[in-house]
Amino acid sequence: MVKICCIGAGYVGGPTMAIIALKCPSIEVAVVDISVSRISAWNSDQLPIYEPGLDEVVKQCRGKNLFFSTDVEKHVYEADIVFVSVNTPTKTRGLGAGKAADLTYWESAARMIADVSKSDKIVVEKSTVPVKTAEAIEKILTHNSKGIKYQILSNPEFLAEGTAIQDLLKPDRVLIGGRETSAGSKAVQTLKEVYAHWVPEDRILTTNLWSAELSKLAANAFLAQRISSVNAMSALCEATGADVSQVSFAVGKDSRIGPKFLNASVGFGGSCFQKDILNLVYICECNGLPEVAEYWKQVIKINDYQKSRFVNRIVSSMFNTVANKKIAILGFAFKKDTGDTRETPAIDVCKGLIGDKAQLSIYDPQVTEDQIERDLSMNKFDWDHPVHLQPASPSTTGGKKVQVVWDAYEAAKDAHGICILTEWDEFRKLDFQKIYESMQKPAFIFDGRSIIDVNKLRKIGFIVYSIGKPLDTWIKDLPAAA
Ligand SMILES: NC(=O)C1=CN([C@@H]2O[C@H](COP(=O)(O)OP(=O)(O)OC[C@H]3O[C@@H](n4cnc5c(N)ncnc54)[C@H](O)[C@@H]3O)[C@@H](O)[C@H]2O)C=CC1
Ligand SMILES: O=C(O)[C@H]1O[C@H](OP(=O)(O)OP(=O)(O)OC[C@H]2O[C@@H](n3ccc(=O)[nH]c3=O)[C@H](O)[C@@H]2O)[C@H](O)[C@@H](O)[C@@H]1O
Repeated sequence: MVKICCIGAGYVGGPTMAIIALKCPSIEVAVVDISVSRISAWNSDQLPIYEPGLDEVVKQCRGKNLFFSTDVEKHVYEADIVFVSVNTPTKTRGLGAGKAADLTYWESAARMIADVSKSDKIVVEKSTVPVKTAEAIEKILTHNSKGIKYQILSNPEFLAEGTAIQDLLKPDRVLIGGRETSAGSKAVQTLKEVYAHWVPEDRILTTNLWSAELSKLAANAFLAQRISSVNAMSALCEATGADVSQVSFAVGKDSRIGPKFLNASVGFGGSCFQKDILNLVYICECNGLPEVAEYWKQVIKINDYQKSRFVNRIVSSMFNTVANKKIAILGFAFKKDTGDTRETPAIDVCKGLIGDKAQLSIYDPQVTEDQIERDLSMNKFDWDHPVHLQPASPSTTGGKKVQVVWDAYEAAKDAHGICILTEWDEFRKLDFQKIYESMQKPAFIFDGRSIIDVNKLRKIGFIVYSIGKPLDTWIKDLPAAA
């Protein structure tokens, strides 16, 4: 029986391996992690991540050919194929701080593989890494090889959170990069056969190592660039009376552009877009390409601008101060159908409002109070962030200014304004008449996700701001602050 071990039981390692186990009953899959609490959760009824459809898949395979364990070394030792799916965050100190990928976790995984292996192995980069990482890994492994042969493959993951299971079951493509040698091609073929259990052959692309590594960074950069492009348009729409949803629809009808990923928003979040673009920027700079670096930096700058613009709209609409005003925050996760808050725009928006002394009442169906408090008190690294988006001092964050509640109506009760920061389906179905009646007047609503019916809410009596939509007369006459 072929044995696979995946180092890193996170958002990628867990779901990806669960699907391999589901689709390949003849393969034994072990997912290992240094985090005891994460592994215990994977072995319990309360999985460590919320992802629609994941529970069923894990329940079906766990204990049969899918195992979660903290015995990292044992499973690596036994495996034929070792996936490495550890985190690769942005470096916060030292050379390249604020941009370069921090490969500490990757390197320690590679050194551990070298230490414990007694048989030849295929080592697969699943984490998103800088181009040429495979070369560094190869060096670590071969310098400690004790005669063991390793083949390094790059097999980046393209799943999106919230739709991970569907993305894994029906991927647009699976990308496998390897060395262009006979041993390299053999390793590529071995991994291809794993995916071929359920992915049509024409969707399994094979390239050289560097193309696979760079394609992942490029794909995320292109996706994020679309959002920054439409968000830049949203500012112009507000200035001119155009409606950004109509503009996106019309633009997306061009088959060369396509309709997906053109929703204007308060900004993109998630653990990867910003981190991967910063990494790309750093690689460009290191390769003597400052103009290319500058081009990609703009994607992040517009994203920061969009969050900052949103905060300014709120403060300026509410008589230029939100001090001691209750503001309901609906949604804290970086997108719907996930409890993940990494780099969520909600952090920057909440910090901006707290910086202006607002009282926040936050509701998200999947994010815990602990997580929200941690996020709002953590010092995020501040790459080129506008001053007011930088972390507020610890005295202005913390418990007193923030209340976390378990109901949208409770959050909105007695509030002066509501901000919608995540597009949870349940927010579309709220009884806004009831909410309006429970709020202070004038009652404001700021929609950062374009999910509300602007005209209907204006009829109820709300003063409405929805990103990229024609402005309420109340707001139109105010100076555009951003
Ligand atoms: N989150 C996402 O949707 C996607 C993430 N990626 C990439 O996949 C990689 C992993 O991302 P996530 O799963 O979100 O990260 P994560 O933080 O959820 O999971 C990583 C796990 O690796 C474990 N780990 C770190 N060092 C270890 C070691 N030496 N031995 C054993 N376990 C170790 C950590 O304890 C953690 O549980 C990153 O490079 C990310 O850029 C790629 C596509 C999608
Ligand atoms: O490398 C990764 O981590 C992954 O990053 C993204 O996936 P993810 O971040 O999970 O979610 P997305 O659906 O891409 O959304 C990212 C952010 O962009 C925002 N977004 C998305 C689409 C859109 O039209 N407008 C918009 O503001 C979302 O609300 C969210 O905050 C990519 O879509 C995946 O292909 C990739 O594998």
